[in-house]
Amino acid sequence: MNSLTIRRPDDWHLHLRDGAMMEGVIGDSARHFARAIIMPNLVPPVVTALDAEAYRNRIREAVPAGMSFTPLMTLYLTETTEPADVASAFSEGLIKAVKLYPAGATTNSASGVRNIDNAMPVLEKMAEIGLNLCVHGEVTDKDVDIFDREAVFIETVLDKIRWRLPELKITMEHVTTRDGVDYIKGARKNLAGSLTTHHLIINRNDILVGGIRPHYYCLPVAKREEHRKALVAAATSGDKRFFLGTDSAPHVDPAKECGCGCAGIYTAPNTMSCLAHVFENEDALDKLEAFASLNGPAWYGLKPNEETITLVKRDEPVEYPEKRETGAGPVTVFDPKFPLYWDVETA
Ligand SMILES: NC(=O)N[C@@H](CC(=O)O)C(=O)O
Ligand SMILES: [Zn+2]
Ligand SMILES: [Zn+2]
Repeated sequence: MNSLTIRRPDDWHLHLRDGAMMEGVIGDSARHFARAIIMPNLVPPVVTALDAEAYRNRIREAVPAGMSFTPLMTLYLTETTEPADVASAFSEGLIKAVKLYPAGATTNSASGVRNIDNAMPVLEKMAEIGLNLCVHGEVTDKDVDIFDREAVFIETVLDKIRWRLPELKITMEHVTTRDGVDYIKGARKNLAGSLTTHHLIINRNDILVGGIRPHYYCLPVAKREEHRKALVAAATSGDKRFFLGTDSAPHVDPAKECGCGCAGIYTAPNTMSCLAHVFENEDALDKLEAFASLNGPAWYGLKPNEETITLVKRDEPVEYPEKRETGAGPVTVFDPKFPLYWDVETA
């Protein structure tokens, strides 16, 4: 197969940042994706409905002329979030989800939740009104090894929340382990998982063998090869509970290439090419549309996009910029370490 037309994809986990960085990166998402769930971990975070509305307006203004792109907003859950504010933001159609960051788990998560009990009133309200909770699923205990933090979170936090609130719809974001995949598959209802582009491609060796590679460092950190394989199997299975959330997370190069580099991989420019490659390798190109364009909208109660995109397999590798130059500084684009032949055809 040398050409594949699918419904226009959406990105169910995206960091656009703000200001000059957003101006520099938003086109890379808007070029291929119709909609995206926008992560709220700005500094300061997007906590209230008012914050979300102002951020949504800034995003709309930053969309390059001639492109159409719909931001689906989220609120950053804190221990003082007001259930009523969340509920009205949802009923007005302003937000599609609330995001739980365990405090200290990842980039800009300092205002996140320390004790989940303090967030229960909000979670109860969300379960009642049918509002989705997106979860960064890692514990932060210093005693838990970083490679085990997702599995331990499932056992000690996520499973508890689900027992207490079986009606709460939860998206486990950026699943990185077989444990995560199995847990989602074993759930009878109200649980789905987003999978990133990079976790389908890299394992922990890619970060550490032959030298430390900061541009492959993200959270949750990539795991062993057996886990990557489980993620690929889930993504290419067609199972409706798994869908694309790129977690494209731009940071300027100096913030990653330093003594304490931050977490996040920038995959927006070449995600569709990478995915086509991965799905073709699994002989599963026929499942790409479900993963990138159908399962996500179904989970969020939205219609799939009417427009389509066409992926074309070129004879020569497709060129991508190594870096995206932004007003905030250069951002290195994800390097899958194999040539990409699949290209998104532009009209
Ligand atoms: N994934 C990452 O490594 N980083 C994200 C935060 C997140 O999604 O956890 C970021 O905001 O940079
Ligand atoms: Zn995260
Ligand atoms: Zn993220």
